[in-house]
Amino acid sequence: MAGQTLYDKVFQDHIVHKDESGSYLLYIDRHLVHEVTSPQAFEGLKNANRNVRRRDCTLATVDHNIPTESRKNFKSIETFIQQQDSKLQVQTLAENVKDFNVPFFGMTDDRQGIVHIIGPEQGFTLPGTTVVCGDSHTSTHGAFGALAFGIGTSEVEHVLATQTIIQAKSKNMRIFIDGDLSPGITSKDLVLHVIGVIGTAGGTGCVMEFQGLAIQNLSMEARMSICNMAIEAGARAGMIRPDQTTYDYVKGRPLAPAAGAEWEKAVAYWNTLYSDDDAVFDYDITIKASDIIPTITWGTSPQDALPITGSVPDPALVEDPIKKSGMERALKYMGLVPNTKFQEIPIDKVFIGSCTNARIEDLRAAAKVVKGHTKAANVKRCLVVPGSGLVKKQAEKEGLDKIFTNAGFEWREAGCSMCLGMNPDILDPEERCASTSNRNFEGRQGALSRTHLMSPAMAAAAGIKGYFTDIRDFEYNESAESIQISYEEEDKALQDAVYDHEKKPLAEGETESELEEDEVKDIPPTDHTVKQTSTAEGSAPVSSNAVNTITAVTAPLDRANVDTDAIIPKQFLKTIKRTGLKNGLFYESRFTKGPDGKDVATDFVLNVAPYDKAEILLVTGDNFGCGSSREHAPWALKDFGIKSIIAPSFGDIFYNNSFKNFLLPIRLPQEVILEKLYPIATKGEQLTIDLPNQQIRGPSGEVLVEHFDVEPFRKHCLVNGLDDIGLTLQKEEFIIKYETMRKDKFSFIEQGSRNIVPVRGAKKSKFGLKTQEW
Ligand SMILES: CC(C)[C@H](C(=O)O)[C@@H](O)C(=O)O
Ligand code: SF4
Repeated sequence: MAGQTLYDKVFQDHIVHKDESGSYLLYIDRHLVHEVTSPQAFEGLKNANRNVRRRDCTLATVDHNIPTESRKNFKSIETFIQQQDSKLQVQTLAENVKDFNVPFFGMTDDRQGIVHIIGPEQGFTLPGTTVVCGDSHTSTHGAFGALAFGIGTSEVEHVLATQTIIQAKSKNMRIFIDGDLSPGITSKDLVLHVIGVIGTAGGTGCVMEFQGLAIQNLSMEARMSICNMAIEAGARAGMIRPDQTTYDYVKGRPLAPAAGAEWEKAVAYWNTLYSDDDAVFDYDITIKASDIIPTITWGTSPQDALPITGSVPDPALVEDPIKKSGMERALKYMGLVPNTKFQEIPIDKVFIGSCTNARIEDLRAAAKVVKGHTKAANVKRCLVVPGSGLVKKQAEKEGLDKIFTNAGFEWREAGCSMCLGMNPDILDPEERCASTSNRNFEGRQGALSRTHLMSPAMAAAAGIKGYFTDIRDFEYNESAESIQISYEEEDKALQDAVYDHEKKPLAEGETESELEEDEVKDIPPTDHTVKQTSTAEGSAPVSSNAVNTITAVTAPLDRANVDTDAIIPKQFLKTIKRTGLKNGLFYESRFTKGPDGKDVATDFVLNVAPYDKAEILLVTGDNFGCGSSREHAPWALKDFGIKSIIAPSFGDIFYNNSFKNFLLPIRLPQEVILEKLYPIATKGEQLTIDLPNQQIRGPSGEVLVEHFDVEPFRKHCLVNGLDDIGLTLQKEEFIIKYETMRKDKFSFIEQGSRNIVPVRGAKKSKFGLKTQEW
């Protein structure tokens, strides 16, 4: 038997049950929760009278919606957050964690921060664990050798209720970086380069393992930036084998295994987590480290990445018509002229932040560049947004905040901020931003905003120079004092932080292990039949949603890499319901602003008869639904009336989310789409999708597609309109069996978020902020 990959091993160790159909039930060790993708999940639990199965495996925080201005005068969410819909989402999470007693870092807790920063920071993220979150950048945690991936809201509900997830096995892909990085080249350059080479659909259907000397030599924080962006390469997850660097980072974190026997046991297990020499990878890609130089993006997809020494590409040199028109569209949007040298392009704003690059090392790298300089006159604003309250504290201890503010940069509070601008931090239309975030999609940082992705040092240099700059040519201000870097202090701060928060007192006579037992008892007893709830907002899917045969007008969409930000832009994510998203569907394409500021419909295909009544969407380009995990994308499509989407390929999370919402995604080769289906769609005629027979027929009943693939379990759920939480709870005996084994074999991860307990009554923390009030 061939050896196993790192992914195979971690996957294997989490199997609770395998169905005859080949789908797996995997145990989830760590569940991170944020305010955008959880309201409907908690509502679903409430409607179905279900509980959170493992509060100790769950950790919640607020990050996307919160303003990043100083919280010195913070009194309440009510008065602090001005945007009503943002406020509602943040308040809803605060209420839900209270109702379900879930560990939570709220706005007055100095441990609050971007969900992918706080997990590792607290030692909640551990090697060999399964980590999920209703957020695509959960891939970040794979840097620890965890199997970490983004999920949609229905799956958030599933994990909360069952602590498991239904999964098919992904393929294995290796990205081997040959050699070491040249001086001054960062992990951000590396990952942008990789995405530039393999494309945003390159990793679709795969778990991607990064290997090679360059990876081994990187710090944990740099590794996190790489795995963070594995999702931008389309991968289900990114992974790096754990090693001494990993252990050194994890050891002593508040939620890491305790020093001594448990730590030793953990390390002994973690040392087994690597790809065997004879492991078989389905795809194997080698990239020469010496080819990687400072890299930036020029277009509206992370794959539009090129060396800073280059120029804006010229569509005239591209032959493939779909690629050519995509490039023309991107350049028009970005306001760029082909062949302009990158280093001659001026910028308007700088954003240093996001779950890719807002850790302490990122801020140190940016501060090193900024030190002793002043923001260029043509640059309007430079925002520096630490990834967490603790990163902020640490940076302040090192004086980094002063370096930034002395240079005219703004020093903010922790959050996602301008990475996607769900809070007030956005670009104005047509402003150009040097950004350390991970997505440069149209409208991502504000309507008509223009985002260029790059490393923290490069973004900082652009802020100083006013133009994109090759960091290798940048003149550091050597005369300025060197930056104080104190790793020991950082570790100390992180360790102390947890003790600032009171432990929940045990009831009289209650012991820790009794608490655990209670959690098992919390599971609803035996009524595991599929709940026939109404289709009311927020309720679990019901059998009236069953999909069989769809005969309908089919709207053709000639685009590739349609990201979920384009399907449903961020302003529509602030809802706490699953319904009412119809008008947000393809909003930026379907509407433009009239002179009175009102929406005016464009000639986008779904606005034009007969396609305004289409129930099938036929996409000619690759990679539909890539990017974010927002389940709002299938919700909006369903709300519009779309029941099935046919495309050459789909983003993994979107594909999954669609099934959960009884929206049927069908993968077909591009030539079949173009030759057989497209001519019918463009005539406005009807196609018939026959799910039971897995066939597609034309208007006169002629068979156009003899067979399309759909996994048996998914088909079963669709045809019967089944709620898979109910189905999973029928397997509870297997979950309990797994948990019993886990307690023993993996005792070192049992602590979970147990040390983080809700604080009743506010108390001053040593950082001068109040801890969360309940
Ligand atoms: C809001 C959330 C669903 C989304 C994601 O999944 O990535 C966000 O974090 C993003 O970066 O677009
Ligand atoms: S990508 Fe941006 S918006 Fe998404 S979690 Fe990371 S920082 Fe937040």
